[in-house]
Amino acid sequence: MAPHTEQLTRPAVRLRGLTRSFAGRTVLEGVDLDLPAGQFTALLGHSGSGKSTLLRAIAGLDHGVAGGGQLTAPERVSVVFQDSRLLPWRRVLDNVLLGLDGKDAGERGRAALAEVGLAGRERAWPGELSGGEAQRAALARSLVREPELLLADEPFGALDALTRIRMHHLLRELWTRHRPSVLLVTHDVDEAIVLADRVLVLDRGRIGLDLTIDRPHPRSYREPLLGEYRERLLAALGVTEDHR
Ligand SMILES: Nc1ncnc2c1ncn2[C@@H]1O[C@H](COP(=O)(O)OP(=O)(O)OP(=O)(O)O)[C@@H](O)[C@H]1O
Repeated sequence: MAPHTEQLTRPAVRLRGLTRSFAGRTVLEGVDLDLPAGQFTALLGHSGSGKSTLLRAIAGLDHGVAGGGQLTAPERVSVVFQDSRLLPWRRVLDNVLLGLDGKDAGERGRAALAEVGLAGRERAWPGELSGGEAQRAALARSLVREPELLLADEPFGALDALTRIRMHHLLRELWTRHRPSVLLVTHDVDEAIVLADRVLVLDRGRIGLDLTIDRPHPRSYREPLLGEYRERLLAALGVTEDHR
């Protein structure tokens, strides 16, 4: 489906004044964030900067933030994590269908598995899948729920470099076809630039940089024009020549 302009201007997520502390230490300090419907956004930040905390708050998984800000988010939200979180005692298709009902659920599950390249693996056990295949299954489990918002917390962080590149293509392809709003947490600057149309940098409890990546897709890591975005993001992350 082609994106409609009005779809892009209506925020899917609206967050105001989110503050989160753990044991007296403030991790997020009054974060404001709008994610337009259908936008692919990446969230970068150093380890411990609060990326997962922010994602969990948007997902409604953090009960400790109650009263700490205002959040509007869509009804159908799917989350993918670094590990697939497949239940080992259920076959792949049964994992994808977990909690779904309706007489066409099985068919939708199979279609989602085919879409991520796992046709024929429906009856496999999670333990029989490679790391990349398990993450494909996790994406299928998210997709089948037709999320308006897909939250992904370093979904490719545990994969080898070649698998990661293939997964990048897959995620972008799925996004193009289904157009959920995406918030992708990553600490990989290149992953953020190649995949996202907007990159946020979380720094000292706030969104320190909000950068639009105005380049056509598919993007390649080798594209020289992406270098200027990389420089700006590395500078926002405080990575200087001495660190490289
Ligand atoms: N449930 C919790 N209890 C106590 N401290 C927590 C909890 N969750 C997060 N923190 C702390 O909040 C800070 C931010 O953690 P968070 O996991 O959000 O960072 P992150 O940017 O996602 O890091 P990484 O890139 O390493 O995953 C860390 O210092 C962490 O120890």
